[in-house]
Amino acid sequence: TQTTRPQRMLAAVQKNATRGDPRSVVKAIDQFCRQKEWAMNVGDEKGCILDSVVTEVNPATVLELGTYCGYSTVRIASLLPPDAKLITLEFNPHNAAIARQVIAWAGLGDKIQLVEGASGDWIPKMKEKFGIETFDLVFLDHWKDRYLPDTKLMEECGLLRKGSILLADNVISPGTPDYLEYIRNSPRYKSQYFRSHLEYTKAEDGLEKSVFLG
Ligand SMILES: O=C(NCCc1nnc(-c2ccc3[nH]cnc3c2)[nH]1)c1cc(-c2ccc(F)cc2)cc(O)c1O
Ligand SMILES: [Mg+2]
Repeated sequence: TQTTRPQRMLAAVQKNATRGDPRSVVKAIDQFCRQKEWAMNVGDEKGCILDSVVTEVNPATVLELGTYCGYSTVRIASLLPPDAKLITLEFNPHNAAIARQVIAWAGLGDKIQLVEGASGDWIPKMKEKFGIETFDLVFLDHWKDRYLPDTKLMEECGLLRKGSILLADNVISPGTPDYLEYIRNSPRYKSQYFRSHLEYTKAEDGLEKSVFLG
């Protein structure tokens, strides 16, 4: 029976990456996507911008919306301080199953909580289910039409504090126009655009970094 692209990506990780070495997992996925099959990971170019934001924020609590196969999950978690917590939300059970194995291969299982389900259902439960007060960093990389409603939901649920950082992928390609319009015009955020390219291509894309002002 035919394998799926996430299954082929996992096979590439298990073949080419060293167990317990997150950077080799990231490298194996980037190689697979450049040489074999494109896939919607944040990728190596935008990944470097992600790395610099994570290092600068040095977050104790991180929420990632949109795990996919766990590429950015591993990339972020490999840079976190010892007791930091990363919660990542994936909607598609098959992708979640692959991501769990990628995360395990990287040896980062104890830093990462992968939750399966819809952001709209889980965001209101973050405090009670995971003992989270507020998130220091949120990486938005899920369905592009969910960025705005979920940002408003995080505000309403008191999950953002003065200084919380939102980092949004794909604000140009595929694009999140309603989110950009809101976040760039809201007096409650200070935003900055990091111009880059759609993963593994020459098309324009970028990351929007926004600080919640409270
Ligand atoms: O759709 C994307 N990413 C979303 C995956 C996801 N993984 N999990 C979710 C989730 C998680 C909880 C949710 N709760 C409610 N919806 C949810 C959706 N969404 C995506 C697409 C592209 C892309 C660009 C150009 C093209 F020609 C085709 C594709 C590039 C990217 O970098 C992406 O991130
Ligand atoms: Mg993305």
